[in-house]
Amino acid sequence: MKPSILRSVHSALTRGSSQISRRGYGSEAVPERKVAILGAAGGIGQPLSLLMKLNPLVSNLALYDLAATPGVAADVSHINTRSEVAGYQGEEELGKALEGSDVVIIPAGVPRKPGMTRDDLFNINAGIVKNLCTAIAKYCPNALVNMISNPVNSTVPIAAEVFKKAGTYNEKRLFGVTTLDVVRAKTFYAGKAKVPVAEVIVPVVGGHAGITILPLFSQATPNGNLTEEYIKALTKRTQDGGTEVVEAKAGKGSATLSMAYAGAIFADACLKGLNGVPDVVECSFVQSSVTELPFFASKVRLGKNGVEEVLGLGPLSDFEKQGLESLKPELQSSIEKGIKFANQS
Ligand SMILES: NC(=O)C1=CN([C@@H]2O[C@H](COP(=O)(O)OP(=O)(O)OC[C@H]3O[C@@H](n4cnc5c(N)ncnc54)[C@H](O)[C@@H]3O)[C@@H](O)[C@H]2O)C=CC1
Ligand SMILES: O=C([O-])CC(=O)C(=O)O
Repeated sequence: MKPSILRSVHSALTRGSSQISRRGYGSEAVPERKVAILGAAGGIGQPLSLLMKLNPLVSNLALYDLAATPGVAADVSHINTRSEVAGYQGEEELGKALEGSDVVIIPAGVPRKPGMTRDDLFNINAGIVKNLCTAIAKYCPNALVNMISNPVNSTVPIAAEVFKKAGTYNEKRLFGVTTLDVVRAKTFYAGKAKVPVAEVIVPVVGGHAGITILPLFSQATPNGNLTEEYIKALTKRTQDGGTEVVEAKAGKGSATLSMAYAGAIFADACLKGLNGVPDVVECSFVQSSVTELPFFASKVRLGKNGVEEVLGLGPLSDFEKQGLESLKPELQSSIEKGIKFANQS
C-alpha cells in the first residue's frame, strides 16, 4: 500500500481522536476503551481486527473465536499502534474476552452461498447469536453491541430478547450494523452521478436484506440530478449488493473486506459517541418508533449512552414511499421470527 493510501485509511479512522485533541485533550487523555470482536478469526473478523488495531480510540482489543484466535492475535499484536491485543479461543475463554468491554462487535456465524437468502442462515446463526448475547449479558451488560451476523433483521431482535430475559436490555446499546448498505449506496451513487465519492451522503433505512434495504437517494448530496430510471437501478443494485458479492465469490462466502471496512467505521462512530464527540450520526438498525415496526434502520445520533436520538426519515419521494410500504411485511416477519426463536428455545 502506498504511504498516502495508508495515511488516508489512518486519517479516516482517527478523526475521532483528532477531534478530541482539538477539544483540549492530549492524545494521552483519550479514554481507555476495550473492544471485543466475536468471530475474529473469520472472513470479516480478521480484516476487522486489523482495522480496529489501527484505531487509536481503542486501548484493548479482545479477539475471540472458537479456534485460530491465538494466531490472529499474535499477528495483529505486532502492529505498532496503541492497543494491547489478546486472543481468546473456545467457549471457556469467552467471559475473559468480554469482561470490561465498551463495544462488542459480532461477525460470528456462517455466510451465504450462491442461491441462499440471508434468512437461510437463520437456523445456524440464531443459536450462535443467542449464546454470545447470553454471555454479553453476564460479562459486559453495559457494552454497546454491534451486530453484524445475518440475518440482521432477526439477530438484533434475538439479542434484544436475550437481554430482556437477563434483565440487562437497554435499547440505546444494541445496533444492527447496516453501514455496508450506506457504503455501497455512496459508491454506486458517486459512480452514476459523477460526483466525488468522499463527499457523498446517502441515508439508507429499513433493514438489511433485499427489499428491506431502502436507500433514500432523493436526499443524496451532492445532488447528481439523476433520472428516475437511474435512481431505480441504483436502488436495486444497493439492495442486491450483498448478492452481487456472494455470486462473484462463487461459493467462497460473502462480503468480508468491504464489511470489515463498514464495521470499523460503525465501531469508530460508537467509540466517538462514548467519548463525547458531538454530532456523530450513522444509520443503524435499532429499536425504533420511526415507523410502526419495533426495529428499523434510520439515522441515529450516537453519544455517551449509545443511541442519543433516533432521527426521522425526512421527506421521501413517491418511489421511496412505495418502497417503505413494500418492505414492512417482510421486515415485520423477520423481526417476529427472531423474537419467537429467542422465547421458545
Ligand atoms: N451486516 C452485514 O452487513 C454483513 C453481515 N455478514 C454476516 O457476517 C457473518 C460472518 O461472515 P464471515 O466472516 O464471512 O463468515 P466466516 O465463516 O468467514 O467467519 C465466521 C467466524 O465466526 C466464527 N464462529 C462461528 N460460531 C461462533 C461462535 N459460537 N462464537 C464465536 N465465533 C464463532 C467462525 O469460527 C468463523 O471464524 C455472516 O453471518 C454473514 O452473513 C456478512 C457481510 C455483511
Ligand atoms: O449478502 C450477504 O449475505 C452478506 C451481507 O449481508 C452483505 O454483503 O450485505
